[in-house]
Amino acid sequence: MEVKCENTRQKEDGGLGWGKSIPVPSVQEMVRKDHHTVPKRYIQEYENRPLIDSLTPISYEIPVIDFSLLAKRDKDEQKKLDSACKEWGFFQIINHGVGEELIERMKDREAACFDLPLEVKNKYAMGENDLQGYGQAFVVSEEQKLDWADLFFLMAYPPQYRNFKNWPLIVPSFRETVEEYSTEICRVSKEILANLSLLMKMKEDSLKEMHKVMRLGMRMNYYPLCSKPELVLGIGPHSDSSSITILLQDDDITGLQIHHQEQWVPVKPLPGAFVVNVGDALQIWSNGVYKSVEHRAVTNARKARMSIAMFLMADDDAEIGPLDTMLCDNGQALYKRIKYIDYIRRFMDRKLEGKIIDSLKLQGQ
Ligand SMILES: O=C(O)CCC(=O)C(=O)O
Ligand SMILES: [Fe+2]
Repeated sequence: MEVKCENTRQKEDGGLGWGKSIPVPSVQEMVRKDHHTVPKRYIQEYENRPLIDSLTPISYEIPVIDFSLLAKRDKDEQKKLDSACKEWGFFQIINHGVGEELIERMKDREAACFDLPLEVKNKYAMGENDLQGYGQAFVVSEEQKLDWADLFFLMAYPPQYRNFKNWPLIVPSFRETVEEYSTEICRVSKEILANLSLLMKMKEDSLKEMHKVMRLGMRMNYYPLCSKPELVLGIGPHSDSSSITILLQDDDITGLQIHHQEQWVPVKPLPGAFVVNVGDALQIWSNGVYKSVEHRAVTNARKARMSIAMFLMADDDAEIGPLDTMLCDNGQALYKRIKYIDYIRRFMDRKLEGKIIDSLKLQGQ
């Protein structure tokens, strides 16, 4: 049975100019009406299906970093950060100072956004040529496989970048909560950038210089339960186009998996912690030393899962290219240089799949 639940689009946009995505049905609505059927467009090709029941060795756990020690520039903790970015591209941070109450409030407001009736959510749908608002991203053809998820993408920081036209302001205190939350994520991000700059043998504020406005794109993900989780993906394998991403996930459901040593390793939530990952821009600046690792999200048959990804993005005109301090011993750069805005456009205008960063590798690498 085909259930029709199209996201209607707003006509005017005044958008980011990053690209667009073909409108698709709301999965949440589809599942609300019929939670047994998994339409063909969502069924992954055999080789991409998640093997839900195949156990990955439990010994694989991503590193945990104590943020309060990084804030004191603790050398041992910096070393842990360095190897986490080299070997995993992912780590969790604890003692980050973001209040538990604020985190719970943010999760609760996210849930309230997705709880709105479809016709209300559609008032905030992505514009025809824009990626801000309610809908789905990276859908470029009617044939491609779709993610088992709905999302809101909003520019959350700095304040002048907020385009309230696409914000579900009907949700009480949503705006205030995002304002508070994004200010905190900005603080945490600055501290991580400072530590990374030192590790990359630069001045503490060197990476910050590429982020004059500390732009944060916020993607709220909603993965409805799925009666056949072994056939679908909540979000397909991809790396992030950000400098770093700070992810908040549900405490009680494992969904995120990262590609590590040829396996998909689940990231077990650590209550109160954030998952941080290296994005493509940092991989390029570090000349490939820090890894922007592919990750994906799987679904389950019991419960919907939510997450909030905050993407720290370089300034549009920032140069993304290997930094002088990170060149190979023979002075070699492994990637071409590109302006960040050109990278983002290249990234957004395609199916989210694998690592677009590879297209910037210099010949012979
Ligand atoms: O929901 C997750 O765990 C992953 C989300 C993600 O990778 C993204 O939004 O880029
Ligand atoms: Fe991601």
